[in-house]
Amino acid sequence: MQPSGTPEPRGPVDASVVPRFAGIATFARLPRLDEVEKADVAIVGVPFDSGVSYRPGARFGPAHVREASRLLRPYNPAQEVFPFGAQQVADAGDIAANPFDIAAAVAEIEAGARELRSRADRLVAIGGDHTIALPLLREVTSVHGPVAVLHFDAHLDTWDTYFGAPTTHGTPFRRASEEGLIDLTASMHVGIRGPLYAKSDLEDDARLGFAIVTSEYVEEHGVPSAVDRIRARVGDKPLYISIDIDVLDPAHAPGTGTPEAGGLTSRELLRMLRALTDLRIVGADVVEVAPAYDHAQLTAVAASHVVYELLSAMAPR
Ligand SMILES: N=C(N)NCCCC(=O)O
Ligand SMILES: [Zn+2]
Ligand SMILES: [Zn+2]
Repeated sequence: MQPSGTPEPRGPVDASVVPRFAGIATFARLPRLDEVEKADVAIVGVPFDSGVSYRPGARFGPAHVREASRLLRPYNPAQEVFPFGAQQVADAGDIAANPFDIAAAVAEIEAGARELRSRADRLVAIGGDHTIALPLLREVTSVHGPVAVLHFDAHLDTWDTYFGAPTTHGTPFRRASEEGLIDLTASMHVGIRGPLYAKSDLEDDARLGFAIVTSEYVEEHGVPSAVDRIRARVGDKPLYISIDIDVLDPAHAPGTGTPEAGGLTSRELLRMLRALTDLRIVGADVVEVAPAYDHAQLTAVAASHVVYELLSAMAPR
């Protein structure tokens, strides 16, 4: 229910009036942020990929996910909610981040997020490579203090440096932990798998504050058990959700820069997100969609549904 006097949220363009393939793509054909007075949630693109260690191209992720999001519909039966009706969601466009200077880009992303948050209570960012989680966490923790980080990924992303560089897509959560941005008792990776550099990577990771639900655990014990572990770990802490699309198996999400075999299905990931409805989500990102390696919008469709489930979980009821 909207408080009296508050206008009804402005929703997506009606696909029964204007065909969904017509018009310029905002996420889910939602209004732009400058078309609404204030938003409960703003979707923002962060087209930055200068932090990648392997295949580049996630800078084109935001536009690709928006394009694939045209088919989303207003009612989400899985969460029994109208994600664009229960709250005002708007598309804030993209943050301009310097592609030649990672430190400058990270500062621009944090400043951009801060400026947007004066017009929107919460942000859902579409990357971009995983580097962008660091400035987004800096911004969100400047308001909420240390947050529980629920991180869906094939990779730990708590490594130290690459070629001497401290700020890359493989290191955001080590930097965040060192800076005191994450709640060390409530943070968790989900979907981890594949080769590491050393056994000590896991010891470092635990020391930096993360528990782990591996991809194999999900297969062995099922989604409900994984969800129980997530909910027990996160509790009622302010929660930041960071979703690297490579948490999905390459069969479900080929369009990404560092694919690893043996991942989650999109069905498993969506089911997990649907179980997070009543948690205190303060912000989120969906990163690492790289369209050059995508086929038939597989990865972008998956990412658009992931964003849709996040928005549904954030909707008041
Ligand atoms: N954040 C992502 N997607 N990947 C990190 C991979 C780091 C590495 O090259 O070992
Ligand atoms: Zn990853
Ligand atoms: Zn990652």
